Parts: sequence; structure tokens; C-alpha cells
Amino acid sequence: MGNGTRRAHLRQSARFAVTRIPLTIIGGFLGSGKTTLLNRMLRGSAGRRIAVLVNDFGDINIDAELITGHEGSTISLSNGCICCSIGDSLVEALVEVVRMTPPPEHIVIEASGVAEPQNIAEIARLDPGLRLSGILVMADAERVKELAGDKFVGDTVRHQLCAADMILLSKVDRVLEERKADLHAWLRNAIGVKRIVETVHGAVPMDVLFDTDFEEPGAGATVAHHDHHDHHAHDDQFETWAFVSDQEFDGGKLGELLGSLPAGVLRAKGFLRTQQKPGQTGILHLVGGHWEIAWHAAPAGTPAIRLVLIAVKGTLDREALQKRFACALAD
Ligand SMILES: Nc1nc2c(ncn2[C@@H]2O[C@H](COP(=O)(O)OP(=O)(O)OP(=O)(O)O)[C@@H](O)[C@H]2O)c(=O)[nH]1
Repeated sequence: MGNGTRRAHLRQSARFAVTRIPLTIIGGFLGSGKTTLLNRMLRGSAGRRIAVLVNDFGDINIDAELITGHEGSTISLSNGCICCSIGDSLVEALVEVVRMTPPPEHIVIEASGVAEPQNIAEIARLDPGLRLSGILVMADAERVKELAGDKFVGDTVRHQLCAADMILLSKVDRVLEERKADLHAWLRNAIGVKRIVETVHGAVPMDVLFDTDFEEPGAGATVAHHDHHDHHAHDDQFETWAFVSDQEFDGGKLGELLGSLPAGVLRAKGFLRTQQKPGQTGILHLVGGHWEIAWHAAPAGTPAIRLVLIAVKGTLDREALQKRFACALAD
């Protein structure tokens, strides 16, 4: 769908929109804390009708299931990146949301960790039923500077940061004061972002999230106008692999496996069960070298294991991974 066709498609939504619905985009690299922020935002939204659009880059809709506790609807856009390969699905979803009766009071898009929020904003700006209220970009205090200099993912990370109206510096509980000071200086001077708010587990004052309208364009506008970077489809830069099974893992073998994944793996997440924790489902988060599993009572009727890995393109040997994950299952 070209921009002309998109505009025609979106004009339909204008007929349904009496007032323009504010839209917030949450971006940031894989595992930087977007879903954590969004859940916090939804819990603190005091009964507002919020529609959430979430984009999982992998084949399984993990994020949609991790978004909890809100009254509005959640639309999941998976199997590609909404800023490039499945941009048309975003257009269609936005039209659908603007037409809802009653309409939502606020729309939040949680971009995938590889998406460039500026491209999403450009798609959303075409919709006359919407008012872009801000692009919030999460930056993982532990990893962001190194990632921004990385030869494989650095471009994506820098473009994400440059698109921000406001950077939410996440995981500041994991870094020392000097590191924080260095990050603030770097984000202001090298990236050019004026507004930076620190957060631990997504805790941010609600007015910052809902009631801020960034009238002046963020640094992202500068990127869009002065640096027409080549936009590579993210499906060409990143790859995903999924493991699904009705069996359970052996807890010990799983630990060894997670500690020795290929270096190109940037993120792993999903649901699992182990023989050692009967009746419980674990939510796995692996970001960089860290991994953690949060345990909950198991919902019935889903496969025991649904995991997604996201990696730099060309670094996953799928056959070897399949064997290694299968070998970690309980006998
Ligand atoms: N210590 C610490 N951990 C955090 C913080 N924010 C998020 N996390 C953890 O970081 C991991 C990833 O968080 P998510 O919110 O899922 O990250 P995301 O950006 O939505 O991930 P993708 O959608 O896969 O890109 C989870 O294990 C979170 O609990 C924080 O401020 N401090």
C-alpha cells in the first residue's frame, strides 16, 4: 500500500472521529522495558479507555499476553515489524480503533524492539482521526550506550533514540550514579534529546505519560528532515526463532541452555514449564546476558512451552537450536 492509498483508506476514519484521539508511541530496543512501562501506565490509567496496539516481531504473540489489567482493547500485530514490513496492518488497525464505539480516550502503540518509532509516527500522522501526543523511547541504562555503538544493531538503536520526544532511562536500579550522569550527558549531547526521565520498573508520573503534548517536534524531526537515512527492512537485519512444546523442561538443563545461547541472540521471552515446578508457568525474559523467570499458577489449555528468540540475522543455526532445546526437555 503506497502513501496515496493509505491516505484514502485513512480518510474513512476521519468521518468517525469527532475529536482527534491522542496517540502515544512507546519505542526502544529489545528488552529495554516497554511492556513493563505500558503495564504500569495501564494500571495507573484510572479507568480511561485506552486502546493498545502491540507489535511482536516474532511469530508468537508473547507481548499481547503480557499486557494485563486494562479495560480497553489490545490489538496484536505480529509476524514482522510495524514500521516496515507490516505497516499496512498498522494502518488497518488504527482505522479499526478510531471507529470503535465508544472511541478510546487514548491510543498507545508499543512498537517492537527493532522498530523505528519515527516511521510509525509518519504512518500515524496520515490518520486525520489521530493526534500524535508523543514518542516515548525506553533506553536501558545498562546497555544502551554499548548497543548504540554496536556494528550490527547500532543504527537501529540510534534511530530509535533520535526519534524520542522523551527518553525514559530504564533500569537505573542496575547502574551506579556516575554511569547515570554519563548517560544523561551522552543522550543530551550526542543524541540531542532534551527530555530524559529516569525509571525503575516503569514507574513514571502518570501526567508525564498521558498529559504531555510535545508541541515542539522532538529530535526525531531533525533525523527525518536532515538525515534521510536508508531504512532497511528489519526483517533483513534481525531474525526470530520459536520453540513450542507440550512437554516440560528439566530446570537444570534449561539453566545451562540459557547460559550458553549463541552470541547473536539479543532477546528471548515467552512461557515455559519445568518438571521441578509442577502446576506453574514461568515467564522468561532474557536480555543480553541476564535472564529471569517469574512464576505464576499455570493457565490450562496452552502448550507447556512457547518461546521466541530474536537475534542478529544470520547468527541462528535453527537445526542446532531445535536439538539443544529438545535435549533440555525433561525425560
Ligand atoms: N532491574 C530492572 N529490570 C527491568 C526494569 N524495567 C524492565 N525490566 C526487566 O527487563 C526485562 C524486559 O522488560 P520488558 O518490559 O519486557 O521489555 P520490552 O522492551 O517490552 O521487550 P521487547 O518487547 O521484547 O522488546 C523484564 O525482565 C523486566 O522485568 C527496570 O527498571 N529495572
